[in-house]
Amino acid sequence: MIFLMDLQMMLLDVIYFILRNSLRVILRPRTKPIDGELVLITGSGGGLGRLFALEFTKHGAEVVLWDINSNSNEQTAKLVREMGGKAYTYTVDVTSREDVYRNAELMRKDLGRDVTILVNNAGVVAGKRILDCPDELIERTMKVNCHALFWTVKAFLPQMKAQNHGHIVTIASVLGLFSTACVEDYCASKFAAVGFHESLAHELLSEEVEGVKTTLVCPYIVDTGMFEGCKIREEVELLLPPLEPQYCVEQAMNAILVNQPLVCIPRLTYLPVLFRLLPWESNVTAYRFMGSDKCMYPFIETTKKQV
Ligand SMILES: NC(=O)C1=CN([C@@H]2O[C@H](COP(=O)(O)OP(=O)(O)OC[C@H]3O[C@@H](n4cnc5c(N)ncnc54)[C@H](OP(=O)(O)O)[C@@H]3O)[C@@H](O)[C@H]2O)C=CC1
Ligand SMILES: CC1=C(/C=C/C(C)=C/C=C/C(C)=C/C=O)C(C)(C)CCC1
Repeated sequence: MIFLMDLQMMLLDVIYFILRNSLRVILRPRTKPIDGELVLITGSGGGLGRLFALEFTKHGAEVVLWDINSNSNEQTAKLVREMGGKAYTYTVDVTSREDVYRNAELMRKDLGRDVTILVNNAGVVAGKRILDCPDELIERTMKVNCHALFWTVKAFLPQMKAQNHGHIVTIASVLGLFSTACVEDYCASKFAAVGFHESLAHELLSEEVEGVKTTLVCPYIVDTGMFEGCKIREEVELLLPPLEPQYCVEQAMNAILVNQPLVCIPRLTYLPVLFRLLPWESNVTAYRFMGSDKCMYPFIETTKKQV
């Protein structure tokens, strides 16, 4: 009897959330204020990381900028300060546990407060076919895109839980939800990032840590140069052009500010996630039609030329 009542409640809840989320596309829910929050962004010297720093600053938050590249990171801090914002830079290799923990402590001592929003954004890709790819490059991708998430979350989640206040944001990729050829290192690391993030979100919910929110961001190709050359069939590209970095970050910010658990940018990329339920061969045929099977070939050629 109790089982049947639980089942009925669960089904009603499922329907309620489907309706609520569909309505949210039209009627945007109220955004949360983040002025005064301390936001840590990894990979803040890069294309999306820098724009995240500027967007958080616009909303009145202070930013802690972590990047392996001091020059580009200082450049981001300069832009934040020119806007009247507060930025604190640290040169950190997020693949090194020791570096992450040491800099987390250093930052606590310097600022006397804790990070309340963590944006795990640093990311790399080898840009080589698996058999041409040195082992070290494959390991680097796994360490930056996946292992680093464990170290940063372990460094900052305890205080968020203690305060019952915080937000963990993972910048994954649509290539963490479906795959394509010649980016084995990247897809493996981003599928792992998605798995990590979702498991963490479930853990917080099952422990009823209501105050610590999570947002998983899965963008399609963004024009930052990271995937220079990546190309699908021209006719399909008209429907699905590479994203402007600013648009991508604004969409991600909208999701973060309403505590949305997952966002695929653009929305059209939710479709291939559903298609994964179809037979593998159907997907292969659709990939061939859309030129998605070989979309990384020109990207790999571009990377070859850069070396
Ligand atoms: N661009 C795209 O098409 C898409 C990107 N994404 C994801 O978005 C995120 C940002 O990408 P994007 O801005 O385009 O990339 P960028 O290469 O422009 O920026 C990445 C930044 O991370 C830094 N970084 C690399 N390794 C480390 C490390 N070990 N420790 C600390 N920082 C490091 C880079 O430094 P350095 O320059 O010195 O290497 C760079 O400043 C990534 O996670 C990426 O996977 C998702 C979907 C699409
Ligand atoms: C595979 C595939 C597609 C192409 C996807 C591409 C080209 C994704 C590139 C993503 C990148 C570069 C992400 C970086 O993190 C389509 C056309 C959506 C159709 C469905 C299957």
